[in-house]
Amino acid sequence: MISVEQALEALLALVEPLESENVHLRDAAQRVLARDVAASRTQPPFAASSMDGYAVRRAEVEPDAMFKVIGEAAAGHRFDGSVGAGQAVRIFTGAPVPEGADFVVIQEDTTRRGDLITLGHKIGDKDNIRPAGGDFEKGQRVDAPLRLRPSDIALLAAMNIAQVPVTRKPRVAILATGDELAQPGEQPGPDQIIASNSYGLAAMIEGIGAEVRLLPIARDTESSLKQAFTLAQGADLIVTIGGASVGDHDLVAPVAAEMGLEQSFYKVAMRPGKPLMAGRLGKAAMIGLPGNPVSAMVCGQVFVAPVLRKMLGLNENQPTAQHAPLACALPANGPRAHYMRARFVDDALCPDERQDSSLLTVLATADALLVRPVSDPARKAGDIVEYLPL
Ligand SMILES: Nc1nc2c(c(=O)[nH]1)N[C@H]1C(S)=C(S)[C@@H](COP(=O)(O)OP(=O)(O)OC[C@H]3O[C@@H](n4cnc5c(N)ncnc54)[C@H](O)[C@@H]3O)O[C@H]1N2
Ligand code: MOO
Repeated sequence: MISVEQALEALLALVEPLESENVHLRDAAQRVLARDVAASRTQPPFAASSMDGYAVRRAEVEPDAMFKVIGEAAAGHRFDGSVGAGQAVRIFTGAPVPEGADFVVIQEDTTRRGDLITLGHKIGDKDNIRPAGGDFEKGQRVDAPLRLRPSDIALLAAMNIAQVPVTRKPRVAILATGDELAQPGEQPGPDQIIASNSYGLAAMIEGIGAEVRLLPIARDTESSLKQAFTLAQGADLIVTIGGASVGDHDLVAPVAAEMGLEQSFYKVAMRPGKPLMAGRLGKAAMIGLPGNPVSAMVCGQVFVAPVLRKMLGLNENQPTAQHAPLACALPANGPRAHYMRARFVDDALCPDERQDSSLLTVLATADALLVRPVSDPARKAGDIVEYLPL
């Protein structure tokens, strides 16, 4: 059995970053910027007023000074003339500051009678002008790779980048296997359960930014599995669920081998998730997840997610471990890394007493996977441990 780290390395070696495509800004949220882009304009493109008021010459600003209002500048409509001595231009937020003016007195500090304004007594030093290029200059770059958040989308829009180069979404086919599985919403037979893993994994995988094709459930026969694998054609990554262990009905490995799987590894020293399998099947990478629901979801987070992040061109494709104190003592760990479902009690992590890999209620109410390395010695409350947030 190989270690989690070796498995992750072998998995990452199976895939490369995908090519890029251009999408409209409206479709770019949460996509990964594939190459650096440069602002195609300066923002603001002109010195702009940040307040509603009067544009004047700073040198003339003093208590009780009077100015003649000679025109108006509004957002989108500049004043074409120039502001001379004793003159003011009525100005609104976002309007270009007219030539000659270098100060905006806010309207609350003025009194207006006809064309004349008189300043009040307490005019501060603040000029209320946003300089041209104060936000960004033409040519300023946004560096790739970058997962585009709403604030990035706003910035790209302001830079007038309407078409955004993003990494193509990985196409992932999810293939659940087992005679015992029925789809959510169906009436399961007496010996059946609902296929939960495919739905949890699809949500996880789509959340990372891939496109998911949920294949029909393959039954525990070679022909059904082969047919399902055929339906996975065109996928960049095939994720199978179940049928990975050593039972008579665990057919994923032999059928995949028959279909040309170049196996990279089988079995990882971890709990849950031991019977993990990976390799290349034609043009696709394949990850065979164990069927137990918690095992499938934990392996999704520990292995599938980093693989997808690499395909998306992201640099930080390893899971980022965090640290917290333990809330209780733990016995020494054995020869497999243990990803324990745990909850925060105040700021300390407390693993659930029930760690069976079938318990979705425990996973769903957990805050973190507490990671116990291979042969980790016994720990006492307060010891600092590693965890992956859920
Ligand atoms: N003799 C041994 N038996 C088992 C071993 C072993 O080493 N020796 N390993 C155990 C471990 S650990 C795991 S994990 C499971 C993995 O088995 P498979 O990957 O072959 O999964 P299945 O047998 O198909 O299913 C296991 C369990 O999960 C349920 N399941 C399967 N698919 C789904 C799904 N899509 N949604 C919800 N639940 C699913 C299935 O009904 C089973 O209850 O093997 C142990 N056995
Ligand atoms: O590895 Mo199994 O995933 O322990 O239940």
